[in-house]
Amino acid sequence: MWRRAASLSPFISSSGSLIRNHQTAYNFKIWESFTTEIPTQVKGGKGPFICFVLGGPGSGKGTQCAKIVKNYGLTHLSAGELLRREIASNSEYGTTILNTIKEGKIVPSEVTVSLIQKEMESSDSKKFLIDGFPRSEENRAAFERIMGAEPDIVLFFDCPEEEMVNRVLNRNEGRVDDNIDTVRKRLQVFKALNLPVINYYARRGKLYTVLHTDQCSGNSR
Ligand SMILES: Nc1ncnc2c1ncn2[C@@H]1O[C@H](COP(=O)(O)OP(=O)(O)O)[C@@H](O)[C@H]1O
Ligand SMILES: O=c1ccn([C@@H]2O[C@H](COP(=O)(O)OP(=O)(O)O)[C@@H](O)[C@H]2O)c(=O)[nH]1
Ligand SMILES: [Mg+2]
Repeated sequence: MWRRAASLSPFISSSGSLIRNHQTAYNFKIWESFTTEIPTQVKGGKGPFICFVLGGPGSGKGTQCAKIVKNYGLTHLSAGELLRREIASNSEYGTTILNTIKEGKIVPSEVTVSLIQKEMESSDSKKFLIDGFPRSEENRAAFERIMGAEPDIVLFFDCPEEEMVNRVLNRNEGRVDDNIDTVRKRLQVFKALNLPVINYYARRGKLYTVLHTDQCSGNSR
């Protein structure tokens, strides 16, 4: 369960959550960014609005992205789904991607960025939720270099490790990486390589953290 904050109801709907901007706690301006007009105003008409969605395995990225799409109409691109689609299509990178995912490691940046780029460039959308990417500083730098763009905001689903493990092991989507050995490896990779990216965006004032219920103090507002 996520802690519910009344003013955020469209986003969280059936499960509560609490958003905290790392610079200004309880600053809910983020929601304005999801409305129809703001992204183009913010960007001055140049390039699409980009929101990266980060968090450990099972933290709820995909689940919450579906709600954001429903309520705010952004286009959801899950990097993991794009990679799994690539495996299923027997592409030249399929075997490498599959082995990397089984090991809980990170697929070479050029492969992932190229899949995201293809999706963005073939879409008419002006607002993208990029879920599960960038997973490393190297991923982040490759995206900036290849796409010539940075995210406008970054959401981070901060969830206790035990909860993430339980959720992944009960996900039942038949994924090759949803087993205890790979989940442990994914958590190590998350802490070693993804947390530095999250900290980078916190320093840039772009990070909005969604806390799990048990991490919230008594006052949820
Ligand atoms: N707030 C929540 N409380 C309990 N279970 C959840 C919650 N959010 C997601 N789940 C479940 O946890 C699992 C992992 O969620 P998912 O959205 O796929 O996470 P991620 O994309 O971060 O790996 C799914 O089975 C999902 O239904
Ligand atoms: O940008 C990405 C996104 C995903 N992955 C790989 O794909 C797996 C599954 O990613 P996904 O985001 O689907 O997992 P989730 O965190 O949602 O459980 C990861 O563990 C990585 O091995 C990757 O290498 N680069
Ligand atoms: Mg996911």
